[in-house]
Amino acid sequence: MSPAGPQVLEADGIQVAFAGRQVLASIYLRVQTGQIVGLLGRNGSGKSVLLQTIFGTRTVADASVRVNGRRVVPAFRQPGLLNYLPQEPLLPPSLTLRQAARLLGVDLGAATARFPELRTQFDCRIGELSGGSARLLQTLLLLHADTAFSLFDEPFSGVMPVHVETLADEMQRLKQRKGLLLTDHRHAEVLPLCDVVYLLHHGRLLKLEGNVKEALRDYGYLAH
Ligand SMILES: Nc1ncnc2c1ncn2[C@@H]1O[C@H](COP(=O)(O)OP(=O)(O)OP(=O)(O)O)[C@@H](O)[C@H]1O
Repeated sequence: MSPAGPQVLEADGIQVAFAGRQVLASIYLRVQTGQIVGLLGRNGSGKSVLLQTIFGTRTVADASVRVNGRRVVPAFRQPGLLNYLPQEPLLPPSLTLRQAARLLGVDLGAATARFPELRTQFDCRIGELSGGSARLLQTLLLLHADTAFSLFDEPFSGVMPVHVETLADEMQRLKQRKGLLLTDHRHAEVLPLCDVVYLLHHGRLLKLEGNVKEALRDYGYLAH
C-alpha cells in the first residue's frame, strides 16, 4: 500500500441498458486498498458488465470511475492502477507460464509458493493447462502483479476445493498491498473473505450490512 495512505477506487453514475432493458441503473461502489470487496448477484444481474465498465474496456456514457477523487476513465490506461481477470481466459494460450509471468512483471516462484505442484507446469503453454489450473494460475499472476487494485470475475471457477482455500488465504494475505474486487458464486468461500459485500439487484447496487446471509436470502440470491 502507498506510504501516503490507502487508495480509494470509486465508481458511480453507471447506467447500462441493452435493447431498452436497464441492467445497471443506480450504482455507487467503493473499494480501497487493504480491502476485499465482494460483488454478488443472480445470473445476468450485471456483475461482469459492471467490472468491465470499471476497468474501462466497456465504454459507458457519463460513467465516473475515480481514484482518490480523480477521474480515471478508462482506468486500465493508468499505469499500475488495476488489472482484471474476465470470466473468459485472459492470457494467450500459446504463452508459457514463465513468459506470461515475465510479461506481467511477476515472480512466478513467489506467486505459486503455496502451490508446489504447479511448479512442474512453469514451461507449459497456458492452452495446455487444465481449465481449473489455468484459472488458478491466471488469478495468482494478477494477484501478485504490482497494481493497486485487482478485479476478479469468478476467480474460483473450476478450481478444486483444496486450492480454493489456499487461494482465498493468498487473497487475504495480499490485500495488505492492494484492494480486491471480486465476484464469484462460491458464496461459502467469498463471504468470509470480504470486508464489504455488495449485491446487484434489479440494476441497483446494495451495500449489505448486518446479517449478510439473511439479506442474501431475502433478495433471492441464497436459498437457505
Ligand atoms: N453485449 C451485450 N448485448 C446485449 N446484452 C448483453 C450484452 N452483454 C451483457 N448483456 C446482458 O446483460 C445482462 C448482464 O450480464 P452479465 O454478464 O453482466 O451478468 P452477470 O451478473 O455477470 O451474470 P453471471 O452470474 O451469469 O455471470 C445479461 O442479461 C446479459 O445477457
